[in-house]
Amino acid sequence: MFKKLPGDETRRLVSTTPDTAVVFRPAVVHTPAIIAILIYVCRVLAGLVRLVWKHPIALAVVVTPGVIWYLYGWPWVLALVNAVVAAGSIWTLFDRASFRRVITLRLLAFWRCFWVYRRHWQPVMIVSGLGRHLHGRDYLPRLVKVTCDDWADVVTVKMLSGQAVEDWTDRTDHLAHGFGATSCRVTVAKAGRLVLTFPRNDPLAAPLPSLPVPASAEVGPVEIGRCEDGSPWRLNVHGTHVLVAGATGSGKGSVIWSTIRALLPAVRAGLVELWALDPKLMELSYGRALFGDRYAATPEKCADLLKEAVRVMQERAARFAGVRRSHTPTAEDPFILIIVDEVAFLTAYQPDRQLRQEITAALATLTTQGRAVGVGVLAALQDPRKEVMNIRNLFPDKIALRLDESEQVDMVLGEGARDRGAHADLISPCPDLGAGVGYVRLENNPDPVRVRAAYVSDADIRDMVAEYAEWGEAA
Ligand SMILES: Nc1ncnc2c1ncn2[C@@H]1O[C@H](COP(=O)(O)OP(=O)(O)OP(=O)(O)O)[C@@H](O)[C@H]1O
Repeated sequence: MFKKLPGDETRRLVSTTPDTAVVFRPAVVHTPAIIAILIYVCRVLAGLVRLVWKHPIALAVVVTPGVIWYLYGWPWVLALVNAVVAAGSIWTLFDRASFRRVITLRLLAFWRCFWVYRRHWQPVMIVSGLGRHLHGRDYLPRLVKVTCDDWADVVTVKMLSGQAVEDWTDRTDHLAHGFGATSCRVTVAKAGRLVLTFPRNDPLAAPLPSLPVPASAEVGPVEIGRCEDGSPWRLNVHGTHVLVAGATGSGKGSVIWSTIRALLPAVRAGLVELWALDPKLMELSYGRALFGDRYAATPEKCADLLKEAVRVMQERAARFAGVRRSHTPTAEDPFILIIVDEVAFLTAYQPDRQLRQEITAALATLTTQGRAVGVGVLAALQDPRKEVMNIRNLFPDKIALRLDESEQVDMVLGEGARDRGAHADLISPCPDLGAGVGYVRLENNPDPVRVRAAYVSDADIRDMVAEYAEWGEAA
């Protein structure tokens, strides 16, 4: 009777006498050789059709020389190869970028699809738990296509039916290391399809020197560093509020100073005012001449400056009511950027309870009502816990630099940010490798973007003061 049971049925066997061994021999059905051969031939034919359908150009590149050789002899093949190389060289000479886009990156994608992804697909999927090996068959997510851009491989995947996006975001480490990349980012392309991004090289690996001060007055998004795809990192401070969180030495200063640097021409043009709150008396004091009398270091003066900002904000709100709904910086109503270094000194560590409450209330008022009337807050802090900064959710844009714990990433960037690839807790503590590196999640984009702020050195700040401060170095 046991001989007739198929594989899984053995699990249901119960032996009432434990010392009695149950001997099980699965039924073996012999497939006739002709059927096995037919199945293999069908598979090979289907594979060939798929190959022609999916890679016609690559196939043509391989097959055409063979056919020419066969029909006309090898000198013609040599002539063809020479002609192709000459055409490619001329193309590169005249338009390197389009040659790279149309030829180099496509060949690279073809090669990496074959050599990296297809070759390792089955073991990586099975070991990471994203695929299953059941009853002798592999059930794997489908590798749909691989494309390459200048810095990363972009792999489109069809998930197995019943899989959730979290199944993939939980395994980004397995995927990254399985395919020889340092990280993996998961985004949803459409229902059932994901796009995995594997960086090939890291444009943020080396520190970036300070960027040149813009030639013209800019109040819109200002360039303060570089994104991981090599494009400029533009931070918007007008019309929003920005919170920068990072452990000590993570490079918060470089975000603040790069922003100040990019706004200097607009400050000179009278379109922007920089107000600085520097309770640590360290970061901003170095360039305090840039802030004129809008600089405060003691908690009392910080509270006064914030109250003054609230007053200006309310006065503008009363004037703008019913006339305009958004702010355009002008000499009469410049954009006011309130920069707060280590905001927790004022909202949590301040022993005077009354002062602490006044400051928190002023910051909450500014962050809830300020952006429409041209008052923005750029605040930095080390510890993002709610007890330390209970108004952190009032900042629409957040930047997470190196953080001490993985839980802090979602505290700063919002639920699910770490799962989506914002590994701010894994950023190197070595300043050359990790200072100024972080992740941003902007109001209109749920996917975190890895960025690095340019480093504004003390000498740069001195130069900025000498050139842009109203009172120059004398202040
Ligand atoms: N963008 C950057 N690129 C390279 N190195 C940087 C960058 N920013 C900062 N550093 C280096 O890291 C050190 C610490 O930076 P910084 O003082 O800005 O950190 P922080 O986050 O403000 O720290 P703290 O909270 O203790 O003030 C700097 O002295 C500098 O050497």
